Amino acid sequence: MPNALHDMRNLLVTPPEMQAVDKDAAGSGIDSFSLMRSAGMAVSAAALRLFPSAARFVVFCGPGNNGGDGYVAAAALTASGANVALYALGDTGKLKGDAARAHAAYGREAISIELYEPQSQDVIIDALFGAGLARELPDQAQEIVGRVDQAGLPVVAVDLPSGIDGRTGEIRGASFTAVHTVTFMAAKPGHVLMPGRGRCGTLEVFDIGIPARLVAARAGGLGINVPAVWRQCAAGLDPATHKFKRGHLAVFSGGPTSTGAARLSAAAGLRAGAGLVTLASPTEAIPVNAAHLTAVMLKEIGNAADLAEWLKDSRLNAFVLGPGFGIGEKARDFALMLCERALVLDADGLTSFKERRSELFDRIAASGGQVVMTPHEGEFQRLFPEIAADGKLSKIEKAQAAAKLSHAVILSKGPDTVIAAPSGRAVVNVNAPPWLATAGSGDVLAGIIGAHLAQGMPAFEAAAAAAWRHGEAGRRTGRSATAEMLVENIAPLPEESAS
Ligand SMILES: NC(=O)C1=CN([C@@H]2O[C@H](COP(=O)(O)OP(=O)(O)OC[C@H]3O[C@@H](n4cnc5c(N)ncnc54)[C@H](OP(=O)(O)O)[C@@H]3O)[C@@H](O)[C@H]2O)[C@@H](O)CC1
Ligand SMILES: [K+]
Repeated sequence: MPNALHDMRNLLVTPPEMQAVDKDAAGSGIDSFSLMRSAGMAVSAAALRLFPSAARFVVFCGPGNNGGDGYVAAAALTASGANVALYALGDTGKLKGDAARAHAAYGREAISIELYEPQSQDVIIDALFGAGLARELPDQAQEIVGRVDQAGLPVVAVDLPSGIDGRTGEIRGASFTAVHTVTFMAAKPGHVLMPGRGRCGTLEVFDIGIPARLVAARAGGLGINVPAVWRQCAAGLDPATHKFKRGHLAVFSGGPTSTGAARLSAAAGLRAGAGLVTLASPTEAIPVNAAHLTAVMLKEIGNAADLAEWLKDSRLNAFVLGPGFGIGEKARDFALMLCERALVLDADGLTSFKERRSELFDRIAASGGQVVMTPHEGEFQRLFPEIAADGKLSKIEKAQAAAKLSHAVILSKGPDTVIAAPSGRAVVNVNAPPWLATAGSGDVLAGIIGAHLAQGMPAFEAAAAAAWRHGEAGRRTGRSATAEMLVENIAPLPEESAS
């Protein structure tokens, strides 16, 4: 695992991993109640920072340690002079361990939660459920969520907005929508996967004092897609080097009425740093492609024999196949010929293998090339129907399963794009603005990945870096983004100092 994932800011830790970290911390002599105290104090500090003149803080406390954090926060808010009301879900007499201790230390009345009546100036501290949410939010809690939503009150969530599954980001029946979430030691998948991410508000990862090495020891290779994940691989990409050292990317065009997608990929590939980019076009589409190209070169490739001849040029080192290409045998034949180099298989290139996927997966396994597949949700369902249908798996776990099965790096698209390698390593991309979902956006992404592969980046890093640069291009372009504008706004790879 690269060092980047040892940086706590980039790690994602699942709730079961975090439970194991807790146990390890206790085993190493760290007082668990002191951790709870740090957690609760951090929540109180965040609430006061965000709402310094709140008329009333309303703390909802659940039956486990998330509730325990709530009791600590309520005590700290009270000590600061704030007006606090505390409502408990369930029988406080049944609280155990640290949560019981925090409740006792609070020492004031806990009102039964069904009695909560929203007041217009309330600020909610949600400490009902965190990492331990094991099933659907109980009805009583769902009803409170409804009341808070209807009243439009701001919510500060402890660890996770109650109702969000920390492993998957799914909503278990209902959930609060927070303006701010304070989590501890490391973010969880539920903070970055949709729909959870959309309900966390700003995310604060607070260090409650568990040694980083204990967290890193239990973390399973999941991270947030930050430049540190792939920067070492990008460092050798010197823009001043000879063109061929920056690689030669080939993008395959569809027929005369569907050439635009491949040209977008090619333009993005050039902009993203490939030394040379050639559009490989069927004979019928040569005139229309020729009329639209300047820096991108054009090569007539009508059939598999043409391609075999062209592939004798070993400097051609990366390929994009799929955007606008057409579905069918030709796509399959071409893809199977390209697996042993570096290939981005996208769009029609993926759908072409719907009924014949094992041919592709076996070839990838046997060839040892660098293959990145970039399915959106529908394409993922077509190629991996049994994985897509498994409701127990998170989007990260689905991408990991697909990568393992296909032997390729999977870039599973969406507002929470996941990049997973066959080894199980995975990152979630978090910098994409919503307007990035514009027509042709995926073609641009495929071209950027192709450029990275052409420059010699390994498939995982090539895909992760591309998702990040694509997100940045979206941010730079702004809300009116079109695919052409995205290409123009692909920025150079970040310098060493960026995090
Ligand atoms: N190192 C750290 O990160 C630290 C973490 N800390 C904090 O601990 C929190 C995790 O605590 P936790 O494990 O006690 O889980 P939590 O979310 O309170 O829920 C468990 C309780 O809820 C119950 N229950 C579950 N689902 C239910 C449902 N649908 N409906 C009804 N009941 C349900 C479950 O009962 P059971 O399933 O056993 O029947 C159990 O009683 C974490 O989020 C963070 O805030 C800090 O204190 C300091 C260190
Ligand atoms: K919570």
